[in-house]
Amino acid sequence: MFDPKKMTFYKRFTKDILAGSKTITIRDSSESHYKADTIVEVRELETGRLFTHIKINSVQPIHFNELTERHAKQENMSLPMLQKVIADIYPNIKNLYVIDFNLCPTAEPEIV
Ligand SMILES: CC(=O)Nc1ccn([C@@H]2O[C@H](CO)[C@@H](O)[C@H]2O)c(=O)n1
Repeated sequence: MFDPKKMTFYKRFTKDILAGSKTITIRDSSESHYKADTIVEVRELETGRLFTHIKINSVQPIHFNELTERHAKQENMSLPMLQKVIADIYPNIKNLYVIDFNLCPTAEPEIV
């Protein structure tokens, strides 16, 4: 079941997220129910490893055809690359959500 305090990413994005070069993610409606100003635990999908926390800044609906270079930049990719990644993960889904986040390292259990 969807848990608004948890999110997973494919392992191949871990490095960009921790470097702060990936600051949005684009999800379908089933994963759109995150709330601004909440802190979310972030794990790798393949390994289950908890690798950071993020703070949700905003969740905004977007149509696949409205994706721009600006979104791609926030994903640390080119626009054609982003379109391909999304088409692979969400084939035939056009109504999506941009989830904007900040790294929130102070929430790490090692530090707190
Ligand atoms: C693991 C899981 O449950 N789902 C997803 C869904 C999406 N994404 C990434 O968000 C961006 C836009 O979709 C791209 O960078 C995607 O690769 C992800 O890492 N994991």
